[in-house]
Amino acid sequence: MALNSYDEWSPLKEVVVGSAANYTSHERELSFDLFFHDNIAGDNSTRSEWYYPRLTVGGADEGDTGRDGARRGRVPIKQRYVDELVEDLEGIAEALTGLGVTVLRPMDLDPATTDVRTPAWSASVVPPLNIRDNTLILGDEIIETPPMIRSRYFETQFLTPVFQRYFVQGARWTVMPRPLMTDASFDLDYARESTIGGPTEPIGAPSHSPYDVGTEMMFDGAQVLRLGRDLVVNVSTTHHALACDWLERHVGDRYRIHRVHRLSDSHIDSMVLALRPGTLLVRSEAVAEKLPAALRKWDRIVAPAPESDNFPRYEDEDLVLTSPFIDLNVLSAGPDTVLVNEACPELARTLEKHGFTVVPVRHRHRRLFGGGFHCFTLDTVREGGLEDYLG
Ligand SMILES: N[C@@H](Cc1ccc(O)cc1)C(=O)O
Ligand SMILES: NC(=[NH2+])NCCC[C@H](N)C(=O)O
Repeated sequence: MALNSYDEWSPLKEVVVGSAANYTSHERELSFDLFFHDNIAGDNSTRSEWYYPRLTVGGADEGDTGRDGARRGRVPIKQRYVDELVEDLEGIAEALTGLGVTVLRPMDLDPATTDVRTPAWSASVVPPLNIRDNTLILGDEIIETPPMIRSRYFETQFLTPVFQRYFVQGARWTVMPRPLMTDASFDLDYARESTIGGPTEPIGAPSHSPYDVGTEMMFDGAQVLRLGRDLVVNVSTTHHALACDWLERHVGDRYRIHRVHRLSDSHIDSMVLALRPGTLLVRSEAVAEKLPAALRKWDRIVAPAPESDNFPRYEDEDLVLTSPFIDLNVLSAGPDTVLVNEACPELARTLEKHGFTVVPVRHRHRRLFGGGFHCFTLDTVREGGLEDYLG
């Protein structure tokens, strides 16, 4: 089928489901620490100290601490969690197939590949799991976005067979400018403004590189909420602002872009999701204040507050990457059908009360691997078109 994905809810025909094969570790280095640093976690009702276990015990086994006292090096991930994640991903793919959706997969990470390397740096590689992040599908166009984490620099290459196929069938295929991504490329002030903690405080001191060019464009597809011809784009840093300028120049004649200022640190999809025209799923009522006026008129379903016992218990050395709100990161298979984590019966009941059919799917380690069903998928073919839902 030809690439056609303009919104988050219309009947889903084809989807890519991420791969976790050969996930072994996270590398603690400047770009990783900055990305997972949490400044904004919603309003007072959703901010909480129990988000992330404090890093009393560091998991890093190499390099240990940098000169700034920040942890450095590879934090191993237990094989059991990776195996369970691979199993859950199969379950997600099967659930989607069962709904009549064609499921595509990226290439797996080859275990012999250990690092990514550019002229300026190298970092350990991670598999193409949260594939929502590094690609933005806008209608008939694939846009590979400029990564914020070094380990993920070439992640979209695992999707090349998928993208090539859509290209042959007529899709546009664009790669946004790639950052040199030295330490000097990052806006460190953002992380130093404030923090509610997060898995990675404190942020390291930057090193000098012959490739320093100053602040660069960095941005993830997951910062965009797609509503037909309207795009809501979360902009929190100078990196995002540059990328949004690029997006406006590139697609501004086809789409209306609404910038929202610091709705979240980066990704928008654990703050607000569009479930059907006229209905949003939000983390809290306060989200509405930041939304464009036309979208504030839509109904809002506030996700029930997560309880800590929804999650597996982890050890101090297991790095927890997401907030407990990650389960509101659902995937719509259609305007009335939603994939919901089976660990969240309260969310399922809330959605059912609003007339949705809920498909419960198992996904245990979303907090360790940074994503729910929306993050792990890339919806490439849906029925909807370039429509005006806000008019
Ligand atoms: N603070 C970020 C951290 C994060 C981003 C992406 C992830 O996959 C996981 C965590 C969030 O709110 O978006
Ligand atoms: N597309 C994604 N990877 N989204 C993940 C967002 C997770 C968000 N930081 C949270 O903790 O809730």
